[in-house]
Amino acid sequence: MSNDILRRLDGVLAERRQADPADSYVAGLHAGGIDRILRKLGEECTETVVASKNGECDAIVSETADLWFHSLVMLSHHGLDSGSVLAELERRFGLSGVAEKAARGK
Ligand SMILES: N=c1c2ncn([C@@H]3O[C@H](COP(=O)(O)OP(=O)(O)OP(=O)(O)O)[C@@H](O)[C@H]3O)c2ncn1[C@@H]1O[C@H](COP(=O)(O)O)[C@@H](O)[C@H]1O
Repeated sequence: MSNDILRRLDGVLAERRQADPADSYVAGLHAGGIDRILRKLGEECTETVVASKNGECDAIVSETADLWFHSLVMLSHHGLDSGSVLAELERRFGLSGVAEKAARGK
């Protein structure tokens, strides 16, 4: 996924917070509050795990897209967007997970 589609989605998701739930799936999620958003996020996580366990490549891609999408909705609920997460990944880039863990004394 390119950063461009993430940025475009961020913009749409921010707009949809004020939209009518009758016209917008995202607005419907926000209308249900954080509990509804987190329930969907958990479902999509489980569905991604099942797809991976089954080794179904089309389903893995589709479910991972659902998982990423609902993660973006969750970020939007908190007034965040993909930019913060991408910046964190950028900050971590090249930093070995083993070295990072050792630096925390583990
Ligand atoms: N990328 C997505 C996207 N990915 C998945 N989904 C929806 O996420 C839901 C996934 O839930 P499930 O797979 O469990 O399917 P379901 O059984 O129909 O879901 P529920 O009835 O349980 O909610 C489906 O309703 C999908 O349509 C998405 N809905 C919207 N977007 C993007 O968000 C934008 C705004 O959407 P609206 O708010 O609907 O205008 C769209 O233009 C798209 O760019």
